[in-house]
Amino acid sequence: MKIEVLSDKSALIERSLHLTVTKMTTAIAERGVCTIALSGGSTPKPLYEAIAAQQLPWEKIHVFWGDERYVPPNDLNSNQLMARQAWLDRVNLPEENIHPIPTDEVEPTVAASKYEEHLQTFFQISSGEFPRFDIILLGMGDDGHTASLFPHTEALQARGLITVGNKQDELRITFTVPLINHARCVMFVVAGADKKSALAQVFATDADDFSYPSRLIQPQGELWWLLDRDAGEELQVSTAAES
Ligand SMILES: O=C(O)[C@H](O)[C@@H](O)[C@H](O)[C@H](O)COP(=O)(O)O
Repeated sequence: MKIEVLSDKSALIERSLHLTVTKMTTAIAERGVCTIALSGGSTPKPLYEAIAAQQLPWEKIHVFWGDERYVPPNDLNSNQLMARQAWLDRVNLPEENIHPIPTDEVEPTVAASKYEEHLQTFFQISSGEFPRFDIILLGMGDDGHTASLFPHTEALQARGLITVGNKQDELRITFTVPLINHARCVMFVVAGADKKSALAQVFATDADDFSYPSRLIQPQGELWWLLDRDAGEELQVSTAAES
């Protein structure tokens, strides 16, 4: 695990951009394609805007979402809408390379199953197997949740690829813990003093995993925590500026 504390939000976004582009380029060089799953919320929007300004082989990049609010794709709360406006609508990334989570099924469980089947088809895997995303971007809420894996919810124990999550009564579709943990590279991008106390619990030796679900993210591949100083100043790590 690598933890970096950047001096402020813009330094955090700059570092996140550099790492993301490096991982994309490496994946394409090694396997001819990059598969990346996006996080939602507000933190990553400037990162997506910065990625859109890069010169990349867009036709070799496939974009998925690690979670989605169960709303139409034109809803202001849609993670898909945010990423399209900040990034995907600004570059020549083929529509067939964009893999949004369906949110138009009457039953969210049907939507979760459909996305799971879509991943199995895309990655050419059988039931019970897990794909290895090149990059999974994650944020963290002030309660220690990540993706739509909220404290003390059933989603935390799901063992397939995709499950239904819930933030109180707000329904979500989310990657599961085991799917995230099969990634080649998981990258948390976290900013703001409001995340400080949850981060202390996530990195504590004896906190409860189901109370702070980000603790469950222990990938076989690389795990990066990129923090701004407001979020990470009390963690006992060297700051990126000093390292
Ligand atoms: O759908 C979502 O909201 C995200 O996937 C969620 O996990 C987000 O990353 C955190 O809640 C942090 O959100 P902020 O970046 O807005 O603080």
